[in-house]
Amino acid sequence: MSVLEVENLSVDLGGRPVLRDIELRVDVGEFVGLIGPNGAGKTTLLRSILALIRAASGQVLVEGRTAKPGRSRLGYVPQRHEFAWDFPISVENTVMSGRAGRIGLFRRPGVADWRAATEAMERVQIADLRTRPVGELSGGQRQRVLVARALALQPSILLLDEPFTGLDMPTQELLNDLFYQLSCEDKAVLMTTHDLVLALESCTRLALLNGTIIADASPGELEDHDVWKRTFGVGENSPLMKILKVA
Ligand SMILES: Nc1ncnc2c1ncn2[C@@H]1O[C@H](COP(=O)(O)OP(=O)(O)OP(=O)(O)O)[C@@H](O)[C@H]1O
Repeated sequence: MSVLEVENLSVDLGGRPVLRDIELRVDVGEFVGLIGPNGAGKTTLLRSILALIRAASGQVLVEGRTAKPGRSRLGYVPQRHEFAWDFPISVENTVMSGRAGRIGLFRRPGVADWRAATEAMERVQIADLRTRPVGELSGGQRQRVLVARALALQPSILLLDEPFTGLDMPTQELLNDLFYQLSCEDKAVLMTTHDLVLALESCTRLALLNGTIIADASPGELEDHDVWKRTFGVGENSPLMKILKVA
């Protein structure tokens, strides 16, 4: 079943076309890597899926319905620098804020909300940090908080924007294993990353993006170097091609 359907989506920003005719479906059980160079439109696509950006044309369906900010079961992990870390709030309340759309305005979290938040913190191994102010955390701990905040919503699909940037190897492995496991648990994962080695190894499917989707297939099926060259605008001698030959 498709959790996410992006149909014929085009987006303009600042009067310029950024995305054109995007067609992308993500099914339950898939771990999809969204790959492309800087400025390709990866974040714009995630924000369009979240309905935070208005499309010029096309539509986004989540579980068969038009995506609505805060309403759809979309767990979003933004790039770490986009979050207001100096806001005086504890880890557990930050994680709980991921459920705000479900809890509703002016309501206090109930037992089920605290259970979901606690499970989310346990999955990324930050339960011991729950009372700490988020501003005191390291970069890797902050990344885990953002993942727990997205998981607290109990999403059907997780949207991850560069989740591995600046992380040490053990934290990368922990999160990468978790994302893979989530895709095996009736969820779907869509992740942007510049880590091609990791994406080639871990993702079940890769969508190559540069303004539009240039190729969309399993890593094993993306043997045609031309699609990679077109996506990244590089030649045969690029280090990127060496990674592909080894992989
Ligand atoms: N608010 C905005 N107004 C105008 N143009 C924008 C805006 N936000 C992004 N853009 C432009 O849209 C294009 C796509 O940006 P986006 O951040 O989606 O790329 P990206 O693939 O996520 O890049 P990176 O890998 O560097 O994070 C870029 O050319 C960027 O300058």
